[in-house]
Amino acid sequence: MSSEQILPSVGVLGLGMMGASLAAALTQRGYHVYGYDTHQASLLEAEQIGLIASPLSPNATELVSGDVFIIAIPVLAVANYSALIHQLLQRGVIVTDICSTKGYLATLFAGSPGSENLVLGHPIAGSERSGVVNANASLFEEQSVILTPLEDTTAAALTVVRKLWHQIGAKTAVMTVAEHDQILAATSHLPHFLAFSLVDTLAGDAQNRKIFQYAAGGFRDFTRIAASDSRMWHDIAQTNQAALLQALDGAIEGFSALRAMIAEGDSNKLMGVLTRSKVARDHFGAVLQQRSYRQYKVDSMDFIAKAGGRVVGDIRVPGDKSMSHRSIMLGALADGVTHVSGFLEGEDALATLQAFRDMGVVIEGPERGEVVIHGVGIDGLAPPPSALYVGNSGTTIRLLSGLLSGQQFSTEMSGDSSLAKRPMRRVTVPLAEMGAAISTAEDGTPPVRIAQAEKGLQGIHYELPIASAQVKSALLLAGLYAKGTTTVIEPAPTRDHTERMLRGFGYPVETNGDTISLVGGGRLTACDIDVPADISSSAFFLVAAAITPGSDLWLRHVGVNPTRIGVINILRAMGANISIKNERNVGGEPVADLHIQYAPLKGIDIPEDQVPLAIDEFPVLFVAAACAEGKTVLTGAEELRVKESDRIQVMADGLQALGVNAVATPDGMIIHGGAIGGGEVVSHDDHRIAMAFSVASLRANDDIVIRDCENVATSFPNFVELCASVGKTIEIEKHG
Ligand SMILES: O=C(O)C1=C[C@@H](OP(=O)(O)O)[C@@H](O)[C@H](O)C1
Ligand SMILES: C=C(OP(=O)(O)O)C(=O)O
Repeated sequence: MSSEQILPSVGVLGLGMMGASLAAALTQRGYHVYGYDTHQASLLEAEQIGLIASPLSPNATELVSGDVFIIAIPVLAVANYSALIHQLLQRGVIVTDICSTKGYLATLFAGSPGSENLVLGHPIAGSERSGVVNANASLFEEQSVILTPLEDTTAAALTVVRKLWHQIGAKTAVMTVAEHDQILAATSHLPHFLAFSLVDTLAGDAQNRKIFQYAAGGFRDFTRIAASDSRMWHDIAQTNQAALLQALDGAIEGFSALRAMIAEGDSNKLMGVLTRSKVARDHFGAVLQQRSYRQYKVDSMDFIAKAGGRVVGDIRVPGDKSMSHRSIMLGALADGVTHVSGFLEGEDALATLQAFRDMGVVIEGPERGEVVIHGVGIDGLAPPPSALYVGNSGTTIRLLSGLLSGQQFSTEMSGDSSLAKRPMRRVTVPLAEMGAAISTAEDGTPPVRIAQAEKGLQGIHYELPIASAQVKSALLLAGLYAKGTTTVIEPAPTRDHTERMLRGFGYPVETNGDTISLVGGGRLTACDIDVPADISSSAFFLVAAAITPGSDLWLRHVGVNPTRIGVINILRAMGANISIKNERNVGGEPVADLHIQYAPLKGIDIPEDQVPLAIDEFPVLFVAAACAEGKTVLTGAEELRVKESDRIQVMADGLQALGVNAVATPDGMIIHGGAIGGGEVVSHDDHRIAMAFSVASLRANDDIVIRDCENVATSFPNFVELCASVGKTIEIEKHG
């Protein structure tokens, strides 16, 4: 390389499809590329169509220190060139490769003179096609390349190879040779050999003509890779033998188990394999496609809530989050099969669902809100293979803290950065009193670790220091496993879905004023659950209609449990025109249609007894207050400071940024209604903050940009679409 500004020259050894594609991409980016291939026609063709600048001489004398030599031939053939490669390394040429196994090359060259210039690599890209004719200059764009530097590889050499890949649009990651070979054996080598074997077996069948004639899309998809380059795959099998054998043994074990399930007609076990693998494929499919998935959060998303709009229509918001969580938990512990409809397919409820799948429960769906849970019985959960990841969901981690305290195995639960800050002692302290072996991080936050309770759990009589349905529910769920009676006394009524649903599953729960108790040791019987629309999600639309002149909206099949209707009570006290129609009882829960028409709002002092009944609705109620005439005062709501964000501070900051007179107090807020301006606010990864400011834009005089809105999917996956359907526009801006 003659000067730092000038790109290094590159020599490519092997002009098969992969080498030729790489040569083409580098040539396009301005590299001077020399090529070499024993197959003269390929070399000529590559030169003629401009994939390479010229052929590389046998001793590669064109390449000088700092230039790059890329090995792109089947891995076992590399030994034929080892003299040349040793020479290049000693000359200071940086040598890299694109072979699929790394261990073999590492043994050939590690520790030899010049090996500090060796940067082994492997692009996770390819095609079943071969040869120069199939060269594709964009093959590596957006693809990952694994680099496996050796112990003595210099940082400078690594940087040169990294840059080279980045310049042709690929992303690089670094791992050890052993790690690479192990991972690739499972994710790449095994599926290829399964495809080779399947096609070979079927082709050898006497009926092969018919079989291939009627082979459908599934066969095509599964066997596409069986047409891959034979020499290359031969070499992979020889050079990654141990890891490949391990992967094959795992697969053979899986086949044998599956064979037994089919032979025995074990429908439950079979459904377990099918549902678990579907979920895993969907999950990893999202990762593979670089889409956002909570556990592997790659995309962040901003909302641009356009100023103005209106709210007219007739809609049903997604299912109640609290009930969706509980339907999975109790369905899993029940004897028999529970059918759930109206299930919320939001990230939080899905985290609960996944946790139970991880503990061996067979769960079909969700499919358009339908879930079928094959209950394992109160004592049928199995230890999960690893720590449970519960994302953003406080309800999951707290309720499961209780439920898992009663199991005969250890578990650990952790979540995202928001959940990692939330207080857990409120559940772990009383659970420890019941005998649970439960612990948290030093500051009382997740991860929560639970070991088997040595002497089992003992019922307690516990006065809740805070009004919290999550704490109450955690204790009741632990109480199912406790000796004797577990009694919880509430300082104020909180949502009672756990009690109602337990009764629906045939488990006696006694409620006497503020005192709730149950006796451990009973069993649950499967039942059908119809989850109504979530009043907490409806709240965004109730406020939207309440603050926008001309609006007229129906919200259908909403859960109107008296412990949840604080938002209706508060809005009505502010002057909102809300009617509750068609009240009915659905599986022990009151349900109704809500009709709301615009009416001017006035500020009020929010009665403290309404706080637990509207605990999740305050972000959007603050928006209602900002649009009301006069002053609204909230007190007694310090709990808001420990939700997905500090909802008092975050809302006060956001409202102030939009020009609203909002002052945070230790336990609430004072808001003077007035004009709302446009501007930028931050959701702090809190779904309800993001949606509340989206609603505020209906009355804003300019657009509101809301940062970090990806967590809206935790409770309300189709929020933006439903807004659009009633006349409120929100644009989405994604960031990688
Ligand atoms: O039990 C439940 O399903 C919930 C209880 C409430 O939490 P707290 O118990 O912490 O008040 C609520 O904020 C949360 O969204 C759901
Ligand atoms: C507080 C909430 O949920 P969780 O505690 O389950 O995270 C909420 O949905 O507003």
